[in-house]
Amino acid sequence: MQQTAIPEITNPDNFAETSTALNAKRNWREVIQDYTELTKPRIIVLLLITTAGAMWIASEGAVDPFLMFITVFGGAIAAASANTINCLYDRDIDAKMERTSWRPLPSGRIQPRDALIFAIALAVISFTMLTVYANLLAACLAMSGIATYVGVYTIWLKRSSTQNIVIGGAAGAIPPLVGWAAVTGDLSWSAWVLFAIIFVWTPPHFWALALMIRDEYAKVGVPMLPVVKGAEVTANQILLYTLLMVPVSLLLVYPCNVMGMVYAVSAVCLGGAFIYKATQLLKEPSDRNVARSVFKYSILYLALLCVAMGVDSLPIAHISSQQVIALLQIAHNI
Ligand code: HEM
Ligand SMILES: CC(C)=CCC/C(C)=C/CC/C(C)=C/COP(=O)(O)OP(=O)(O)O
Repeated sequence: MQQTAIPEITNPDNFAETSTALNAKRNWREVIQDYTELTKPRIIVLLLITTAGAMWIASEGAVDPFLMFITVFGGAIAAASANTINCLYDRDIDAKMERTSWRPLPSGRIQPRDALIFAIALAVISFTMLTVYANLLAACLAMSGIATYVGVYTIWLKRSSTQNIVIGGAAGAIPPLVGWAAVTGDLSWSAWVLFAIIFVWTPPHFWALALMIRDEYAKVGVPMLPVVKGAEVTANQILLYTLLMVPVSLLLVYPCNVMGMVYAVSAVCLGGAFIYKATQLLKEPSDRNVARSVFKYSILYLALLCVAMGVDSLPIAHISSQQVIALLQIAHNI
């Protein structure tokens, strides 16, 4: 991305003048790029894969394409709103961390007031779209995602507790509930299992990243687990949550019985590789390269698990656990 040289900004609340002067020089493409960046688009992609995965399972592989489009798009807009408010609230610390200092708010390319209007507009559009074309439950769940991410994680826990991500992580687990509700109009046990998978996946995902950038978090006084308790405790916790994640992911096979053998084998293999990586990290908790590898794998894991859900939902690939048990009984009797 080509970046316009900007004057140094020391007070993140005094952006208006700088931002206006900058925007006068920026063309509309750069402005669109800045607003897109505010929404953390790369994270949204994986959130939407989990929404689509839930819709696929809820509809047993026969989802209405229009409903899929509306729900994924409405969910994306809700997540974009949540991420924008997070960027707005965190602009003071983002300005001080290398990784985040070039974001549109701390660098003064967007004014806080404009970001707030943008976030509110996104939330209103998302709620309206989901209510009109999906249902009220899906719309309310999307809004509860924004409220949890902003209220519980960003404002309440991020700067006050080492467990910020464990509790606040519930926000990131809401998108599959939105997808499920859009298809069925309610939330079954299977929907809550999808929620639980992402809930226990989030700490290993985020703490691996936090291990890589713990110095930055320490610099701005954010009490992430590796900053307060150290690398070894964090690596231990990552392994613990990863060990929990595998049986939780298998609840979709038994007792929920919505996934079959293709998914079961995939979940065991993908989870096994995750556990292996977490044990490698436990051997070298301070090695940032190992932490990076766990972080990257966490993203691949969740994406591939959703692909496995999609494949397993196809009638041609679905072999249920009951069918396997019946086959084993027949083989035993022969
Ligand atoms: C509240 C819980 C979560 C926290 C605190 C968290 C934190 C983070 C952070 C700090 C980054 C680095 C972002 C950057 O450098 O711009 C990141 C990256 C990422 N997160 Fe999470 N995350 C959470 C939940 C999730 C969830 C639920 C998903 C998807 C289901 C997700 C998907 C991703 C992806 C795909 C990336 C990589 C983005 C890239 O390519 O740079 N995260 N996460
Ligand atoms: C249904 C719905 C709308 C759900 C919302 C879910 C949502 C937006 C989750 C985002 C998770 C995330 C990117 C956390 C990073 O925050 P951070 O502040 O720790 O990251 P940073 O340090 O990069 O700013």
